[in-house]
Amino acid sequence: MNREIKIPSKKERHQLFGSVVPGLKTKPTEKLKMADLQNSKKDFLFSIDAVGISNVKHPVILLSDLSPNEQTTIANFKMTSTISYDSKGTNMSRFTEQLEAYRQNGGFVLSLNNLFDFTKELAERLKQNDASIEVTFPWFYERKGPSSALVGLNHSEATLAVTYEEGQGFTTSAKLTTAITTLCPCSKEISEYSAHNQRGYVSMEVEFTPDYHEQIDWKAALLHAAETNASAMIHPVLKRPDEKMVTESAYENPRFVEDMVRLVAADLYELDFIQAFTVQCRNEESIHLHDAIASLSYRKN
Ligand SMILES: Nc1nc2c(ncn2[C@@H]2O[C@H](COP(=O)(O)OP(=O)(O)OP(=O)(O)O)[C@@H](O)[C@H]2O)c(=O)[nH]1
Repeated sequence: MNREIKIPSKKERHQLFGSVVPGLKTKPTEKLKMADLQNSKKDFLFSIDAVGISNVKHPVILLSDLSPNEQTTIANFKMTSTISYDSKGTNMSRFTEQLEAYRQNGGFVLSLNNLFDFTKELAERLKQNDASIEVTFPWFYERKGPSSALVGLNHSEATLAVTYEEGQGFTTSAKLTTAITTLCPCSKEISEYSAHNQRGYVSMEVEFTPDYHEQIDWKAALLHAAETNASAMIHPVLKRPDEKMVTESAYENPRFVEDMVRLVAADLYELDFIQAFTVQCRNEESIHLHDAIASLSYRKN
């Protein structure tokens, strides 16, 4: 049986747990009279390549060629700028202030043009010559069972990164990591029956050509490159006829990690809006505790 308790008032409870009466306060409470340490100017020895905030979760609006064509997703923001050797610190509050300005102006639409505007305005707000932003988010899209056509939602992890430098303009990169099935060609070759297969993760990091425009959905193009080269695609809803097709597709299209990165690279090579790319594949091996990995990078002339 529980002990009967006489709960003291909230103030008494706080005192019981260590709260004390505020002491004499002598420091200014008005912003203009407060010390502004971060804006001190002195020789602080080194310039800093990147200072700012990371792991900022924020809702964003995402447009997509695949259904749903518009979605709200939760992005993870990293925002930085350089600071010179003669500045003590950055103005941390201005990063989230800038994010809030976009939220209040109809929501943060995660387009490249919007990121360009955001990054340039961020540099201006920070009174720096440059700013960088990296946004990582799950992108959701419908996927149909190959026979039943039953629909469910899949997702891949996407990242967009933009750097603005006064006088230089913008540099951009994008990354997509998507899950696939791979079936081991060696296992298929040597075994009387079956072959081990596993969930693999294909990551594609790309640099766009200068004339890239967002009429082409880069996410959908990269997803296509990864999935159409896999042993089989991953599906949220599968009935028996679907499962039979997916299983047989994997057996008909065996892939090593090396095969995956080379085949995906060939697709990215053919995409005119991509200037350079790195492809990685990581197979979570079902017959080992370790993963099998491969990666390659290529820059087009
Ligand atoms: N530069 C810097 N600031 C930090 C850090 N950690 C916390 N902060 C705090 O971030 C707070 C807000 O920074 P600021 O944006 O410079 O605040 P402010 O000077 O009132 O804002 P402005 O009016 O925009 O100049 C400061 O009170 C800092 O103490 C840090 O590692 N570096």
